[in-house]
Amino acid sequence: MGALPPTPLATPPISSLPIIDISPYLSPTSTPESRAATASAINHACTSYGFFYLTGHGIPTAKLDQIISLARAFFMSPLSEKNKIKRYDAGGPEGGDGARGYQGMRENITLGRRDVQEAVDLYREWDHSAKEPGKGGPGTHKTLQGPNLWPHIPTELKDMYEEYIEELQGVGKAIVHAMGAALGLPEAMKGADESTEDEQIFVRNTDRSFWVMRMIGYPPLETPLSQDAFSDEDITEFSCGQHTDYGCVTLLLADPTPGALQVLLKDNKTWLNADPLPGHFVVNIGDMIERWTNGVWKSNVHRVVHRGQGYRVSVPFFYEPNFEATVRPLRKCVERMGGKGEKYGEGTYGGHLMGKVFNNFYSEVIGESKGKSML
Ligand SMILES: O=C(O)CCC(=O)C(=O)O
Ligand SMILES: [Fe+2]
Repeated sequence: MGALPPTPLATPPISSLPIIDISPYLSPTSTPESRAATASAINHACTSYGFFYLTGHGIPTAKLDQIISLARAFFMSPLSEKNKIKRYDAGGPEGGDGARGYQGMRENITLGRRDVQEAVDLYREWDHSAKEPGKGGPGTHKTLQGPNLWPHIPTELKDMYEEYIEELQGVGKAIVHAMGAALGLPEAMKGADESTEDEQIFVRNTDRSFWVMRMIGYPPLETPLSQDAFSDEDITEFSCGQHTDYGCVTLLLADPTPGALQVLLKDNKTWLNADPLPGHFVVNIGDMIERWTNGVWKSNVHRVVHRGQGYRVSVPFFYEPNFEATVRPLRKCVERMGGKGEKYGEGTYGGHLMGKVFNNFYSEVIGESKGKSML
């Protein structure tokens, strides 16, 4: 007999990620008992996985399918069309802001590897009155301060997505409200501000959410499957390298392709497939929730390895804190961690995001000379 078999990818029954019904936090007439049940399920899911399926969000499945179809139609259009909304570096004469727009195949870098994907990023628009010219002078933009670059085709994409983003912000607000309750924070206090540690703290700090809407297209990976293909070491190419999300809550919509999104379990070695469930979102928490909860809830590591059939499309929506929100561990969570003190310092979401955006495009790539990696 040879060496021990490699760590298998878990292919558990789909029910292993919990399904959470958010409708009690969307309906003004829900009972306290139904809200308590949702909050308790969220606490359990966030303590054990940091991932769950979401139902009861009120967005019809037909509409979700259309959101995927529109993104797919954009990715299937000619490269010349996609490059009309190309992302350019901030401050340059092309008018880019370093973040918004279309990123071609392999332009994104995670952990020194080029992700085998193409994508479009849209963000909350920067307040007009707070815009400053970029380093190239008037007409150029600072990082993240440019306008969104919307696909021109399909023509109906922009209107559909704008409506969808409005709806998702309502769902995001309901989830972060339920999270405040799930942590056992006291009911909303009178005269509360951004730093008041009650059940609505995440709601107040996301009331101008600096959201991100990302459309992603993944061709199947071409590296052949070896005999030990399920061993991590044998994966040299990723559709999206392992990472955690940056902010509060990610609402992921994906086409039915199985076996692509994988979640790292608490044993730090087993990857669980988080296959899509029709009509549900796959939801996970991000770094800012981990910091607020002092690590009681973890922003879970995940990755995409698409070795299946066909061109996979996913559309994650990131419901994030306000850009200027200050995030520091909640006292209640520091206590829950057993008096070991604060595991995280204080910082703004905007500061965290800026560092991440920079890393996505300007990191060194393994095996490439430095000049080449500066796209
Ligand atoms: O495409 C997916 O399933 C997940 C993508 C993802 O994790 C991300 O964009 O942060
Ligand atoms: Fe992610």
